[in-house]
Amino acid sequence: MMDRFRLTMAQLNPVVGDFAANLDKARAAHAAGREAGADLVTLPEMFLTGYQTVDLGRKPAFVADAIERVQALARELADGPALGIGAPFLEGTDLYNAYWLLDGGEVLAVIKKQMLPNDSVFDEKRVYVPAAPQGPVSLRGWRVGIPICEDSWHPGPVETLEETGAEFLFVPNGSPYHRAKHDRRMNHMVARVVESGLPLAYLNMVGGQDDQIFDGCSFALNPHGQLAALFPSFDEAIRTLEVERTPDGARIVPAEETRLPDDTALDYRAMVESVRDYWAKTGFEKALLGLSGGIDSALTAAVAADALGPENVRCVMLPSEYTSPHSLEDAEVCAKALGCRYDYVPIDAPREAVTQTLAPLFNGTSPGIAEENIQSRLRGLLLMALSNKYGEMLLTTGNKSEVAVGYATIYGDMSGAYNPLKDLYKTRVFATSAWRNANHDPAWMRAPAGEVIPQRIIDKPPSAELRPDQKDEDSLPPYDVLDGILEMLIEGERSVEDCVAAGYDRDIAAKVEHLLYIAEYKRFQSAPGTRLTTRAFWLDRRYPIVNRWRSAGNQ
Ligand SMILES: Nc1ncnc2c1ncn2[C@@H]1O[C@H](COP(=O)(O)OP(=O)(O)OC[C@H]2O[C@@H]([n+]3cccc(C(=O)O)c3)[C@H](O)[C@@H]2O)[C@@H](O)[C@H]1O
Ligand SMILES: Nc1ncnc2c1ncn2[C@@H]1O[C@H](COP(=O)(O)OP(=O)(O)OP(=O)(O)O)[C@@H](O)[C@H]1O
Ligand SMILES: NC(=O)CC[C@H](N)C(=O)O
Repeated sequence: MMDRFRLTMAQLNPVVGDFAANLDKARAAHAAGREAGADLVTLPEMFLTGYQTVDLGRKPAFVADAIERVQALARELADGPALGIGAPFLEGTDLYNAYWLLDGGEVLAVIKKQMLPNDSVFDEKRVYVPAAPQGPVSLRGWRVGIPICEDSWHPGPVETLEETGAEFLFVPNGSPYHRAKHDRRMNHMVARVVESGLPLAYLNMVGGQDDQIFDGCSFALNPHGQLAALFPSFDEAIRTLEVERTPDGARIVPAEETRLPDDTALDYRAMVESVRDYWAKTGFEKALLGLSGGIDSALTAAVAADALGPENVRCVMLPSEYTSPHSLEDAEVCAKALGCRYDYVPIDAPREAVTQTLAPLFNGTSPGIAEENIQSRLRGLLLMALSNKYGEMLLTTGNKSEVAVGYATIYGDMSGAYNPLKDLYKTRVFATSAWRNANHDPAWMRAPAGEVIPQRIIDKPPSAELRPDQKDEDSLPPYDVLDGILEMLIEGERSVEDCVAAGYDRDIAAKVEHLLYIAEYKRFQSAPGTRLTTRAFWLDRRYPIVNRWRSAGNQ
């Protein structure tokens, strides 16, 4: 019996529905594992199909195609290490989220997921059937316990594996990023190794899928919770771990550890990678955005230039009569510092044409929001014309504070394909911009280092510049107050009364709650964006559009 087991873990980036490309990555990982003398090469949860497939994963032809391909892969990989790959499994009409072990030209085992996550961004109970408890798999003289992702977040499945003789645990995951997620995973996994006394290797995927971004950060733990390996965040990596038998049981030989960046750095990277993958995986190379001289569009431009390369990002200033000279200067300096193309497209003439066209209908009314929003909608129209002409996908720029209270124009500045700032509160937009000016990693940032967001943009009071001397604070509470209340209402699901108890003004908190609820229709029609928190708009927080309930009582 061998006293050493070599486990190659492939932290890779699949594409949902691209079986051929995912299989090519699986073959390359298998070859790398063979080179490293591996006994088992592992890929993440549902790697063959990509993750999450949502309702696509329920389509019979999709399931049949995936199963045929994994069976063909088993026949193809007759030599070398065993291969573990996540793919669906069908038993009669019961569909499982499964992990296939292929060895010696055959399917050695199919492990089925028991605990189906059904909260936050997950709806797995809609798609899969939960499996019964299972024991470990015998592979190359070792007893390997394989709980699939959520299975390892609960004590039961690992307890069964330990009681039925597992020597170590390998956990394949599709675990999407949110702030502080690594600590959360670590807490669950440390609990499992302490309870079971077994070492554990945790493999996550990387890459963006719509709103979700998988951050990798795979790791290994020994029984008392000592870290034995930590893979990089967000980068693909294939590394081999050694498990050895000792008088005290199996242990993972300590291997390379990568330093984990701080929250601001991880959030920024999450936004960059989700833009990069959204573009690449939908077949686009180029992007454009309206660059106003304000901080939201400046940070969005930096994210896009880092993700796609500055040569692929067009920044367009579309001034109106209310655009200040410093906005014009700041936008140009920002675009130049990022190395992006800068276009100048005044909207006065089309605005005048629209005003004249509407004059007979608007006759006798006073100018207000309708007239102001025409500027925003003309910008959307002109930016989408450029998008159609040059195949550049439009970025939209609203931060989480604005998206929460509906401080944006529907079919205007809300036009766009993807919004990297959608889950980033305005107070964090300032901090993240300052962070980007002070930090640069050429390994994944394609725009230059240095002050790419002019300090004046960070320092000045935010303004939509839709009327003379407009400031965001004319309509909204100061952003530190607004964000504090929003975090309580959204992340904390607290009431106006709770906000008052925390020191906020009752009228302001009630107004913010009202704005949050009446803006649901805008969010329903808004672009997807990078998920950074556990309460991102769309899947984490699903509210009705028509809703008259207010926590402080209905008016
Ligand atoms: N429940 C509902 N379901 C479906 N649609 C609903 C609706 N309630 C209103 N609506 C529709 O929505 C319209 C009102 O929404 P909308 O047209 O967006 O207009 P509105 O929200 O009134 O105005 C946009 C606000 O965003 C601010 N802002 C901030 C930052 C940047 C920008 C910018 O544009 O650059 C704008 C701007 O100063 C203003 O306060 C109504 O006229 C109605 O058609
Ligand atoms: N003059 C402009 N030229 C180009 N785009 C504009 C202009 N004004 C507004 N926009 C677009 O509309 C978006 C919404 O404007 P908004 O004022 O909310 O954001 P911002 O100007 O980037 O930041 P801030 O709110 O801090 O001023 C901008 O991010 C930008 O994409
Ligand atoms: N794919 C899963 O089972 C993921 C659920 C798990 N709780 C996570 O987010 O890591």
